[in-house]
Amino acid sequence: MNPTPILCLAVGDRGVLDAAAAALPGWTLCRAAGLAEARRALRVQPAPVGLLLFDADPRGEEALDAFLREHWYMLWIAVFHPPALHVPAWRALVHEHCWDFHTWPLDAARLHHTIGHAQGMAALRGAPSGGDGQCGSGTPEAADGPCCAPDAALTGRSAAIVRLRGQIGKVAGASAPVLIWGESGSGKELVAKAVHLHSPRAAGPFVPVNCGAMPASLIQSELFGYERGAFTGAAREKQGLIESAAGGSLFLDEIGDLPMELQANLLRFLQEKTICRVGATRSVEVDVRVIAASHVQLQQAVQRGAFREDLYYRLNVLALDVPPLRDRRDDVAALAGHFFQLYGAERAPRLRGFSSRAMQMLREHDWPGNVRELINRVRRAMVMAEGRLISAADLGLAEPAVQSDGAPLGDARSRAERDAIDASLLRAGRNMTVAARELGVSRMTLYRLLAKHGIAPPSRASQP
Ligand SMILES: Nc1ncnc2c1ncn2[C@@H]1O[C@H](COP(=O)(O)OP(=O)(O)OP(=O)(O)O)[C@@H](O)[C@H]1O
Repeated sequence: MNPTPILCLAVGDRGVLDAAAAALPGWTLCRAAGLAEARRALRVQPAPVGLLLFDADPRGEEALDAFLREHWYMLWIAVFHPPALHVPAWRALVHEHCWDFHTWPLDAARLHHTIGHAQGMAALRGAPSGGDGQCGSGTPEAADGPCCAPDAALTGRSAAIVRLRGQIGKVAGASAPVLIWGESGSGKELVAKAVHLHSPRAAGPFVPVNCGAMPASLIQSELFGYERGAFTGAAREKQGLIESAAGGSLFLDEIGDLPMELQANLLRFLQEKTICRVGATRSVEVDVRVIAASHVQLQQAVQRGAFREDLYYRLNVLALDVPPLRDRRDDVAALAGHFFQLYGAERAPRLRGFSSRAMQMLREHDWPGNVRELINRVRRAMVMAEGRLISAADLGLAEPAVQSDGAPLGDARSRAERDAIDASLLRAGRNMTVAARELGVSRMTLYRLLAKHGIAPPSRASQP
């Protein structure tokens, strides 16, 4: 018995399932009478290859088209009654989504051969053959199959990620604060979520707070809440973010940006497990685990006097380092495949994966913007690509053409400036604050430079 399951989906009357089973002894068949059953079956047991078994009068091509778009990573073999192949809608659907087709009555030997061939192809391109919850076994040319792991699953099998997963498992069980360090876009928030989801608090809330993005004047009342009448405009009492994380975890991102006076309040909370709302006379007990993250080494901030040493030691009980992407290049192919699948709905319809050259460039790139930069490049390429495979140029990673046009130095400078701005905005996910910081200019200057080069400023929606 071949253990890799084949999904058999009856399109119309379910009687076709028995006919297929009779023709395919020796294969593990997973039967689904209709799309809802097929979706359920694939969630439990992914399959690399599927049979679309059409009855004599198939209907519902739009729903089937949507289903096949969702499950584009599978290789589909259609089995038709010949007249259906004269219906333009079905012809188009088979042409768009199917790897091969057969007609009723089944030629068992031929179908057996086709399925074997399809499974071989699926194995080559790394489509899922079982629910091990891992992504990233694909070959360079193809995208990986779907990730069946929970929300905060870290894609990757490099030694660095395997080590990190082990550390997450250990710190999750403890109750002490966690301090996560890593470059911008490397996955600190994802790691924080993973700690929460593996902890006994998983059923409680996970409340993220970006200390760097919140105006200093608001942080106190946002974190600790306030009583009615505490200040002008406080018409009603308001629970703070710490209280709203009760029973769960509070994720303090960019903790290094927390103003000094609030560092003292946070320290008190960590020591006493109580908070006092702004304007309140009594403090209340709150059961929250703090997970903090920073892209700057806090120890240096302590030495500069910008971060309280006592708070640093309180937070730095369980430390996790998220390695930059350039130090785990083995993960790049798996991550690219994962995002290709995750954002599958945005892709051009005929797109099937990455060219070998594109994969090579992905592996060689230095990733200053880390995983976030990879996501941005893959998403952009998925929209812009015109062929069946994403090219290095679609990813914005083709080698720059040698400048032999004898352009004056001023033009060359201007072109270089524009390229640097474009690249930085791309890495920063069009976040002006992050891009300006990376380029070493103020936000105002960056806006001026955008105008100078005729680059459209990012929409407000993409700003924090
Ligand atoms: N190993 C991974 N597997 C899958 N997705 C990942 C992985 N690492 C990061 N990501 C994704 O990359 C994006 C950036 O990650 P995240 O926001 O966790 O980074 P960060 O270090 O917190 O960034 P910042 O410092 O800018 O706050 C997110 O969409 C996240 O889901």
